[in-house]
Amino acid sequence: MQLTSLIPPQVNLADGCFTAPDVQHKSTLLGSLAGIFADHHSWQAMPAEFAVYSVEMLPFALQEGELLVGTTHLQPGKVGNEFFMTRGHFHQRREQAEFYFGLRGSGLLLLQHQGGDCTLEQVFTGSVHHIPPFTAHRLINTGDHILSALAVWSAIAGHDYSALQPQGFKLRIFADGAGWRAEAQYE
Ligand SMILES: O=P(O)(O)OC[C@H]1O[C@H](O)[C@H](O)[C@@H](O)[C@@H]1O
Repeated sequence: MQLTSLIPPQVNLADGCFTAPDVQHKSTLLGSLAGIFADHHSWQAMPAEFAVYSVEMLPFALQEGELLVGTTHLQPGKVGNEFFMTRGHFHQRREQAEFYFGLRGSGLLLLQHQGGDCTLEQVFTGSVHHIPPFTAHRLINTGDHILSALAVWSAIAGHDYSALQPQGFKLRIFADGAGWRAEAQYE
């Protein structure tokens, strides 16, 4: 019997870019993030077509037991004084956890637990983040360079963007000198 070996998909751990036949790409444009940033006027004055972040992922079936892997690339920048961030979400299947791995850039992972408690974790090259069950999550780029984080999550997790509406996440992250400060929006 002749044994052969396959070349698997590859991910460049320096930037999170995948090399594989059917990598899926999705960009999120500034114009689609209505109501996400605090400063509505600044948001409106910015180019709606600007891609704030993009996600690339390997194509796996959305079935029970399967895992997904992908990278989020979040641009540096601000709307008013508030750093660029992902929309953020709970999983539709709340009990499903997720892992993030910081690859490049620097930022924060905002975790908001179902009871309302919030945690901020620093994201940097090599950081490992466990997103527990029942926890909404959002990436925030507080640096000057692109922030890329690899994620591994359950294919059946799904996204629930509406659960935090109309209030949104409790914490907002604003520029403060050369750093950042968190502001609570509600109790
Ligand atoms: O879905 P968003 O909140 O816009 O975040 C963008 C992406 O972030 C991570 O990579 C998640 O694993 C993806 O499932 C998610 O789509």
